[in-house]
Amino acid sequence: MSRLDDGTLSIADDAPDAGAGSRGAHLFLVLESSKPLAPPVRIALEGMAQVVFGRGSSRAIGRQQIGTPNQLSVRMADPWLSSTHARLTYVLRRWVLEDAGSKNGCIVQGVRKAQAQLVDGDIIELGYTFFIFREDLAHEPGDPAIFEAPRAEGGAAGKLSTLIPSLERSFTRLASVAKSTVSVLIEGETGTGKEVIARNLHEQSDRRGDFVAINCGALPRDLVEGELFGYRRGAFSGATEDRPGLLRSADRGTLFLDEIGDLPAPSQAALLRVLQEREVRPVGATRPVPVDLRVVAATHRPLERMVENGTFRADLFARLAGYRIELPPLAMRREDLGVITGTILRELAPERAQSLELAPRAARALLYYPWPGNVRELEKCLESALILVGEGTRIELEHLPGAVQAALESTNLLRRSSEGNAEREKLVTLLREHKGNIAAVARTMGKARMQIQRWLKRHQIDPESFRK
Ligand SMILES: Nc1ncnc2c1ncn2[C@@H]1O[C@H](COP(=O)(O)OP(=O)(O)OP(=O)(O)O)[C@@H](O)[C@H]1O
Repeated sequence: MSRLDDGTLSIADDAPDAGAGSRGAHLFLVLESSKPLAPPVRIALEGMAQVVFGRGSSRAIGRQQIGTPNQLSVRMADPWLSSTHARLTYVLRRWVLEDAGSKNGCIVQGVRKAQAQLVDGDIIELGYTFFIFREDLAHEPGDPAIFEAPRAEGGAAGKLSTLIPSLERSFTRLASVAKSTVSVLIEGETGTGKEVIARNLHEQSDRRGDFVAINCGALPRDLVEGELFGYRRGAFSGATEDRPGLLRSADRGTLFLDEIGDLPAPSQAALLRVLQEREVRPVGATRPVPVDLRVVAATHRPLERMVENGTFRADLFARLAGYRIELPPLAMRREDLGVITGTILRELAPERAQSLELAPRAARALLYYPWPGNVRELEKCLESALILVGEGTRIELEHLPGAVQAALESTNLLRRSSEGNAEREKLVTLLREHKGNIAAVARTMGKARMQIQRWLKRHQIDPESFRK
């Protein structure tokens, strides 16, 4: 990034220390609706007194060298921003956003505000730019104070771009795990990108064999073992020829066992034997065949709980879970919505991605929609939007699926947001008071614990962050 006219330093040449603590407030520049491919940015607020937002000739984020110490300047080439648009100030241990007399105002959780005390997860709109505030995010002291998402490359590697420090660390660790033969268990809801991770592990592994993906839930129950381990001709009626089976086709490659929680009990035992002995015995064969497998398993089911209640073998679980990675649902990593949208647009429309833009209302809908189908649903949503846009370059709200549009019906959003904000602020206040003790919050509010847990999920509040 370039140096600003007023002497502010750029991202590249100014990265003050994030501070000593391992948790702290962060601001994410999630998405510029008029430039959805512009790289999103994470800003650590620790040690800062104030952030000043305004219009600049190009984007530049950095510490102010003159004037107030510990002041950060966020300049965007956004025509809807005023030259000094808003200030975010640390007052009495809270971050307060204040409109600095802007023409187009500041919107927090869908509501125009002259002043707002920010709470964890707040979505802030300044001009056409969307930010998310995180009050208490885990990070490492060595993390850069200002971090710009690396430009997504093509292929599976580009899909490992994230602004979330803990996820970034998990993804970085994958590179070294990939080179080993340790088995990997990937947990996450459907569509969160588990197969993307598995493919990435294979790509980074230098294993020369194939990547073979098996959906354990889709194997016909009575044919599981034949499909997996192969069979000899005549082993059963219909076995008219020798078949090597899926496991052997992954020899010297990577075996991706998707939906491993759906594997029937007898096949769990047989698979365990293969992993222990590193050999496969095809159905009807007298002698086993050696195999060199690297196993990556994935599940959307709570495998550990299945072990506890006896529906999944503990010894197989231990074999599979050499290294575990959990992919959060998209609604829990909204900070990455811009990163992921950029990757998807580049992949779906490589030639015209640079010229695409999102109408602010469309961007707002993407940010508020809960994405039950996770990244896959976002991908489908953008795919259909691009078809509807046709030769055009601007994705309008009307180009998005009805359910996504409904996240925004403006009056609804405004009403819901102000009610929702009150609910959320109350929760945050009580969590602070009770140091994250959900039972105590439930008692004070006269509600069931489960209800509080539902609200925490809805508002994406992590009670852990209050338990310091
Ligand atoms: N970070 C990302 N950026 C862009 N696209 C992504 C990302 N993560 C996942 N995708 C895309 O989302 C879709 C779903 O991903 P994937 O199949 O890996 O999910 P999954 O968790 O394995 O789903 P399931 O549990 O249903 O098998 C794929 O088309 C994938 O390319």
